[in-house]
Amino acid sequence: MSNLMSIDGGPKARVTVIGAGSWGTALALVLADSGHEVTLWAREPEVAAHINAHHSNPSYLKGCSLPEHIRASADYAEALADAEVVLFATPSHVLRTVASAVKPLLRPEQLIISVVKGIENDTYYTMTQVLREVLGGVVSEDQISTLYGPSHAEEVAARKPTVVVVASYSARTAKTVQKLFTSPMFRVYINRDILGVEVSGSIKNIMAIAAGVAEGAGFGDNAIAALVTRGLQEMKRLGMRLGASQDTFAGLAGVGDLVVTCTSGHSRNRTVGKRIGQGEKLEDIISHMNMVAEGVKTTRSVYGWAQRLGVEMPITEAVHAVLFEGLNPRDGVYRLMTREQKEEIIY
Ligand SMILES: NC(=O)c1ccc[n+]([C@@H]2O[C@H](COP(=O)([O-])OP(=O)(O)OC[C@H]3O[C@@H](n4cnc5c(N)ncnc54)[C@H](O)[C@@H]3O)[C@@H](O)[C@H]2O)c1
Ligand SMILES: O=P(O)(O)OC[C@H](O)CO
Repeated sequence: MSNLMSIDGGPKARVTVIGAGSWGTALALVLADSGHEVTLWAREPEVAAHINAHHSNPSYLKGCSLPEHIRASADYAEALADAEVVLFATPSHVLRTVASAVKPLLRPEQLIISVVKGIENDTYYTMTQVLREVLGGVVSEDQISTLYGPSHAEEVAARKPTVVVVASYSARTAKTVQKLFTSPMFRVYINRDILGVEVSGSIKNIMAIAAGVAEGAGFGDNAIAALVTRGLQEMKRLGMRLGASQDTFAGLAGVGDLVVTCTSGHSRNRTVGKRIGQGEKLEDIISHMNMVAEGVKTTRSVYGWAQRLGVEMPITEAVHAVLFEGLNPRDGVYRLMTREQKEEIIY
């Protein structure tokens, strides 16, 4: 277990954020505002150089000034040299590769935090499960936690009130991470159900694509409300089949993140869906985006996972058909509307 005296006994910790995208940068700002020493690892050397010279990251977080004591580096060894806490903020499909690359530089006493939302293709692992597997032998699972919830980077960076959850394999680690992040504009609850937090906070991106498609296709608020509500049932059905707690789906990583992602203009997943609903092709949208819309890859994972487990996930199936099987978005909605008649709650 960590002996993070700088967190437990004093105001400052040394945190390295791996990934200087919009979320990694916004969280670096939250931590730096609280006086922690933050180093941002950026994949692109020019992004690191810009952060050091201009204290901003316009490639990923436009219009935001960063505290001057945030340092950036494109070199893993330099970025991780003194870290007590290592926070992964990469896209989900590269987390395994990035974690493998930094593993030789990690130490057993470091705390590891994932803020990555997604389910790995083929393994159907959550992101802390990926970290547990890759970092095993160096870092114990008790050192690993995840921070999820309704939290668009743009609002966090503007220091607008945001409330999230931390979940960990260890109650003590969760408490330490809660303390690390808590500030007047960033409130952190603890949730003991790490699987439920990661499953719900990842599947909501599929529902956000669906909500975007509905909007882009010209449907109204009734359709969005229906997708949010039935999407929540779907998230719950898969999550509870896997052993997650029902209450988690009513919490911040569940309905909280589902609502914000399905309705916010900041959401990349909703935006991808909206453009598809307006007739654009997925490949054209993705090839011109420098930011990640996790729901696209997570749709593949969750579709396969649900099939394997025999869990009914009609919205996920419809999104999969629209994204990858060439189904017209309007036909996708028609398919959902004309399913066999059902009871709302299956007991
Ligand atoms: N942006 C948000 O508001 C937000 C909020 C909560 C959670 N998240 C989650 O955080 C994670 C990161 O999202 P983001 O918004 O910061 O992404 P982003 O699209 O803004 O940035 C992606 C980052 O990953 C890096 N990257 C891309 N390919 C890489 C590779 N092969 N190896 C290493 N790094 C690579 C990019 O250089 C960039 O720094 C995602 O899982 C996302 O769902 C994002
Ligand atoms: O912009 P999105 O769609 O990736 O959503 C970002 C966050 O997950 C919202 O909580």
